[in-house]
Amino acid sequence: MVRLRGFKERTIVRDAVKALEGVRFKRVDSEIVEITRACGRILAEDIIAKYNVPHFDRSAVDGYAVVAEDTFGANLNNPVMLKIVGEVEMGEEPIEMSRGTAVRVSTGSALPKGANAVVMLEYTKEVGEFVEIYRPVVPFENVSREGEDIKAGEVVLKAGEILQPQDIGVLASLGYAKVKVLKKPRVVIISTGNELVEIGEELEVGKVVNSNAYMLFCALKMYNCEPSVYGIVRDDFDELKKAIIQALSVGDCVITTGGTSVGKGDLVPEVVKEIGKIVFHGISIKPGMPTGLGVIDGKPVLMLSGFPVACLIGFELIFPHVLAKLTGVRVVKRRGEGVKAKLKRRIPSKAGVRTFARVIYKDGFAEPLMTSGSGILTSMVRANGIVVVPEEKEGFEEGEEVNVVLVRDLIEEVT
Ligand SMILES: Nc1nc2c(c(=O)[nH]1)N[C@H]1C(S)=C(S)[C@@H](COP(=O)(O)OP(=O)(O)OC[C@H]3O[C@@H](n4cnc5c(N)ncnc54)[C@H](O)[C@@H]3O)O[C@H]1N2
Ligand code: MOO
Repeated sequence: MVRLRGFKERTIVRDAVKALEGVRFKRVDSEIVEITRACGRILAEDIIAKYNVPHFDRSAVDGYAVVAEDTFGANLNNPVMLKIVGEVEMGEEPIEMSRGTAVRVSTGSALPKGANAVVMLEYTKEVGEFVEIYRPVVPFENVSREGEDIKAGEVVLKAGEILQPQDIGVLASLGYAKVKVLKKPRVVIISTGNELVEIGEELEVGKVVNSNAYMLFCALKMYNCEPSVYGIVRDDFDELKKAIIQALSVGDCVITTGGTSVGKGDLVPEVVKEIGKIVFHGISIKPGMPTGLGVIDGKPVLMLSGFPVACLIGFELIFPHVLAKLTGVRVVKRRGEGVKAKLKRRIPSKAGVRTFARVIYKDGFAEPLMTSGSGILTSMVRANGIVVVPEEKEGFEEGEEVNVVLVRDLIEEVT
């Protein structure tokens, strides 16, 4: 069959993406927002710790603050007796103590001046004004030391990171109420077609409800964009041109649906060609063949098919690349996804306890972080994944293949 009209050439996906990557788009600006609005947003500044976290030595357990040297040699038969000289309540300033004494402390309370370790409650017994210690501790055992989590001056988060809940926690603990992030890309959705009606309007034969706009609105929200619905535009060259120009004046990107094929009403690519440049139009995919991309004044215009399935498939295929160019950040893998990795070191764990080991995943390898306390939030910022050791296993060996669940999006810088 001779093909007289229509798509002469269709670009294969790889070439379409390559063509897209060769185009320069205007990047979105940054803005300062409250940290409660920053989750999932792209950080636009390096975050430097203004002070140590914790900013004082504190007890990591409930028990008795002691001078570690006093407890040496203590055991069940030969407990060490220490005089209780007071208590540090949570949030209180620490008291002072000397050798031969002990002070009651809780998890998180400040370590008394003069103490250098804490004995867990389980290894002690109060006898009148004294406490019997049944187990020795080494200096700084059960103590979270000042600056153990974050040291003043340290770069804790780098510009370009996609902010995760743990990052927001770290920002708060460092005293940041606001943070500089990239603006959400504003994307204007234009629905084209003489047959379209809005939700609630009368559905005569031949008419179709404009469902694409609402579908794309939802999809754009999921990509952390700021979508807006322009509305329905008739298949008229001048009206389409006016709509696209107006949408571009408020948006960082425009998405059109319908009118991308070769029929007489399919005018969208013609309009884009007149006021800008076509990057590609017609991809070797099914559904979604008539998907196209144009650029007008440095802003992308994504042309999607009117058929809802073709529309969504074209969107999911091309929009992430457009977004990466608009923000300078490409998401390679999303938080919550699993990746296979070889362990760089063994992960120890206790049988019967499901253990969540924090790891740094890179290029097929997972490096477990050497960290103890569940109070060390930066361990969830330095790590990008978690390896779950099930109850029935006692750790994983070095070199073993494990599943890493990502706790942050894996990203790549885009030029
Ligand atoms: N002769 C040819 N005809 C067609 C070709 C071709 O190569 N040669 N390609 C076909 C393919 S593949 C597709 S996909 C469609 C693409 O059509 P358009 O993108 O031009 O879309 P429309 O014709 O405007 O609409 C198609 C269909 O979708 C409905 N629609 C449109 N907008 C919406 C909306 N906002 N919400 C819900 N539904 C919508 C519209 O009513 C039509 O039924 O072309 C083939 N034809
Ligand atoms: O290929 Mo169309 O792209 O049939 O939906």
